[in-house]
Parts: sequence; structure tokens; C-alpha cells
Amino acid sequence: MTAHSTDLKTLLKDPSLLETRAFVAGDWVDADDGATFEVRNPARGDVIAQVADLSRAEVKRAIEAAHAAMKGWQARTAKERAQVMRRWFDLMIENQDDLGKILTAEQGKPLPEAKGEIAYGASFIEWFGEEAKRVYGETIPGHQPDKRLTVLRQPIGVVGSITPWNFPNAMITRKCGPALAVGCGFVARPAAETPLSALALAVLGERAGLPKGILSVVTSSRSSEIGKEFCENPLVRKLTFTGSTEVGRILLRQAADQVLKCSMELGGNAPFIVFDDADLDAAVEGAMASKFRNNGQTCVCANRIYVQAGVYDDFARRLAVAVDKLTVGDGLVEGTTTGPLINEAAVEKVEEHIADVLAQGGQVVTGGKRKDGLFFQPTVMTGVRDDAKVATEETFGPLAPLLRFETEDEVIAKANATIFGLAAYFYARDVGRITRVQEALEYGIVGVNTGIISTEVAPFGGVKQSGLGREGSRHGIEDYLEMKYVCLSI
Ligand SMILES: NC(=O)C1=CN([C@@H]2O[C@H](COP(=O)(O)OP(=O)(O)OC[C@H]3O[C@@H](n4cnc5c(N)ncnc54)[C@H](O)[C@@H]3O)[C@@H](O)[C@H]2O)C=CC1
Ligand SMILES: O=C(O)[C@H](O)CS(=O)(=O)O
Repeated sequence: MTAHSTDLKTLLKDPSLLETRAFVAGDWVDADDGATFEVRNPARGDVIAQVADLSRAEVKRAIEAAHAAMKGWQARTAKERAQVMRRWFDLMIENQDDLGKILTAEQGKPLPEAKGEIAYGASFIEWFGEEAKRVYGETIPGHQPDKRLTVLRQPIGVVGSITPWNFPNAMITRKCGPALAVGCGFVARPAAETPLSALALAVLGERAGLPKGILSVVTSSRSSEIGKEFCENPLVRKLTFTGSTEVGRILLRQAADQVLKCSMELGGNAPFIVFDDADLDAAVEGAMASKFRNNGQTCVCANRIYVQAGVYDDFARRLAVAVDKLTVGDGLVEGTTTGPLINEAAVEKVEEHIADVLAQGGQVVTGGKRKDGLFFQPTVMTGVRDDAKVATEETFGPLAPLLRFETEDEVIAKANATIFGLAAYFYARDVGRITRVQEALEYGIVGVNTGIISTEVAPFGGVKQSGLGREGSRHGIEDYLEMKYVCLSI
């Protein structure tokens, strides 16, 4: 670990963005029992903050306050709510540099990438502020002469939100954007690894004019306890979760008791397919973007790279050259392209996947070893078998495993042979092949000749065991609305 500590406050233009109290019912509070948990900088290992460690009692108060605040918030017009959301967006962009530094300090991604996440996260606040003005109802021709039928679309109610550490800003705004824009109350429980970005978001939301109590950020190290409060509290009408499929299953089981409506953005195992008619330079560029963004810690990262036999060796060589240009280091240091992994378990997972490929006779082309602390060499491996752990489990780290294939039918079958179905990518130029492959891949998102697919204007989400529902786009607002059919007899 780097010796020097991270004195975050001195790095910020506005140190008041570095909040360590929880935001409950419109007040900044310590935990009732004064408990706190540590937040560490994964690049340096030092403690950068002690944050309020809430229990269910405080979360219950936050839920009740969100429920109470909805009446007044829903009484405002969609335009008035949109104006608050727009101010929130503007404040995020004005403070992008500070928000980026806070994010890099607690999550590790390089500052340019962190600032990119702030812009991406802010785009959901902007987008759904606008979308809220277009939540239309319906009139339906009556089934009897004296009947007038209408359909209303109303805010679902209080939303409980649980999010991961890998995108500590955008994963929250992708949820609270639509929820708050339509008039819901929102209680966010961020990952304990990265609470500071969520708290800074609330500081700006309060400044933008969100009414007292409509948004809470309940920081806690006791994730399962908070999850149970969300699932068991009768005032909660919606649970929205982003994280692993394993935890998604736990929450869905818990939510079943109240038949609680859930949105789930879960794990992935993205295939990245390079056909022999691909533009190899473009394919290398796409693989670099998809595989090594956030040091491989995204649910839509290329997890298995299939290369058609005729271009396998050439692609492997070109990819290794590009990977060797990456600069691993502290995300707050200029020039760093690749930060640390989030924790020791993440490092060990990458080591386990590499060892497994080697044990099966595969080779390391470049990288392959951990560096000091939580840093890891970006790695390319060849000779990877279809039954390797890296082909069936999500690595969530900087490992690019290359698997060889012969035919289109063979690679589609292999790409689809997983319980996951979030993102898939392929590079080809033949229009018939592009059409056939994009239709045959069983995924919620398909990148064709691109490795980056994320945008607020398109529906993000998975099929199979990668999730339920969609976030972003005009569809993303549906998860925070209920439909009411009114049958008027005249
Ligand atoms: N589909 C998507 O958009 C995304 C999926 N993921 C997936 O999540 C995993 C990596 O992120 P992690 O944060 O490690 O995932 P995780 O599933 O371990 O944790 C996600 C969040 O759930 C909380 N949590 C854990 N156990 C819980 C429980 N029993 N009850 C309530 N909350 C609980 C954690 O504290 C964290 O805030 C990977 O599998 C990745 O693919 C991560 C980000 C986005
Ligand atoms: O958590 C994630 O991995 C994000 O959903 C990926 S993205 O939205 O930034 O592509």
C-alpha cells in the first residue's frame, strides 16, 4: 500500500461534500448508539472516514419519513419536480471534480473514470426529471354504453434501494432518478465500502430542494439487517437491488413474504466474440474498454473472450500489446489507467481463476500476478478451456481469457450456455452474420462492434438469472409506477 494517507478534505474545493453522518428523514445524524464503520482507500489501505453505522431503528424512521413526505412531493406538478431534479443535475456537474475525488478515494477507479461516472450518474437525474413530465394515462373505449374507462399511472410508494460498491454514484441515481421524479419516497442503503459518494449525492440533493424526508441515505455495515427492514416494513412498496445474483436470490426470497415488487440488476458473465471477419483493431479497442473498465469490476465486463480460430493468434498478440500499455496505480495520481481491486477477496478470485486455467494447460501471455496491496497485473491468457472457472464464473477483475472457436453455431451455443444473461458483445462485418448473431444471443444487452453500451437513454438489464426489470430509458420509469384501472358508470 502507498505509505501516505488520503487527506480527502484537503483535496476538495468544497469539503462540506465529505459527509460522514447518515441522512435520515432530512437530518444529518449519527447512529443512535454512536456506532461507526471504517471506509478505506483501496489504493493506499488507509482509513479515509468513519461513517455512521445505522441499525434497523434508524432505517424504520427513514422509511416513515419518506412515506410522510410523499403527499407533499406528489402534490407538486411533474414540472416542479423536474426543476428540482434539474438543479440536482446541475449541482452534480458543477461539483464533478470533488465528487470524482471522493469516489476514487473510496472505490479506487482512476479519477477520469470516476468523473465519467459522475456525469453518467447525473444523466439519470436529468433524464428522469424530463421523463416524469411524460407519464401519460389512458382512456379505453367502454365495454358498455354507460361505462367510461381510464387508466391512471401513479407512484408506487416508498422505495428501498440496495447498491454495490463498483459504481457508488450511478447505481443509486439510476434508481432514485425515476423514483423521485414520479413522486416516490426513496431510502438508499449504499455498500459499506463506498458510502461517501451516496452521502455527497444527498448533500447536493438537499441543496437542490428535495423536500425534507423524501430521500434518506442509511449507511450501515449491517447489510442483511437493513435488507430485512426493507423487505418486512409494510410501508415499503418496492425493493430495487443491484449486486450479485446470489444476494438477489436472498432478497427475492425475503421479499416474497410481502409480495414486494422488486427490480433486480444482478451478475453477469459476458461473452465477447471476435469473428474472423472482424476489424481486429476495433475488436482489441472494444475488448480493452469492456474488459478493463473499472479494473474489470463491472457486471457488463467481457468475462470470456471467444476468438475464431483463423484470427486467434493475431488477436491474442494485439490484445497483449494493448494491455501492456495500461498503467496500474493510485487512481488519484495522474496517468493511472487501472486502479486497485476493491478488497483481498477480489484479488484472490482473480488468482484462483488464473491458477485454474494454468492447471488445465493454459498460458499467461502477459500479466498473471498480483502486485503490492490490492493491485493486480492486467492479464491475458490463451488456451482457455470451456470448462474453466473463468468461463463459468464472473471474475470481476482484470483477466482476459481467450477461448478458441471454429464456427458461428458453436460459439453461439457456448455464449448462451450460462445462467446469466446480462450483456454480450461481438465483432463482425458481414451483415447476415451480425443479424443472425444479435438475434441468437440470449442477453438483455448486446454490443455489436462496440465494447461500451452504457447510456441513460437505453434500457439496461438482464434476462435469465441476471435480473428483473430495466433501468434507464423511457422503460426505466415503469418500475416506479403502479397502473390503476378506473371503471366509471354514468
Ligand atoms: N447487474 C448489475 O447492474 C450489477 C451487478 N453487480 C454484481 O454484484 C457483484 C459485485 O458487487 P458486490 O457489491 O460484491 O455484490 P453483493 O451482491 O455482494 O453486494 C451488493 C450490495 O448488497 C449488499 N448485501 C450483501 N448481502 C446482503 C443481504 N443479505 N441483504 C441485503 N443486502 C446485502 C451489499 O452490502 C452491497 O451493498 C458481482 O456479481 C456483479 O456482477 C454489481 C454491480 C452492477
Ligand atoms: O454496476 C455495473 O456494473 C454497472 O451497471 C455497469 S454500467 O451501467 O456502468 O455499464
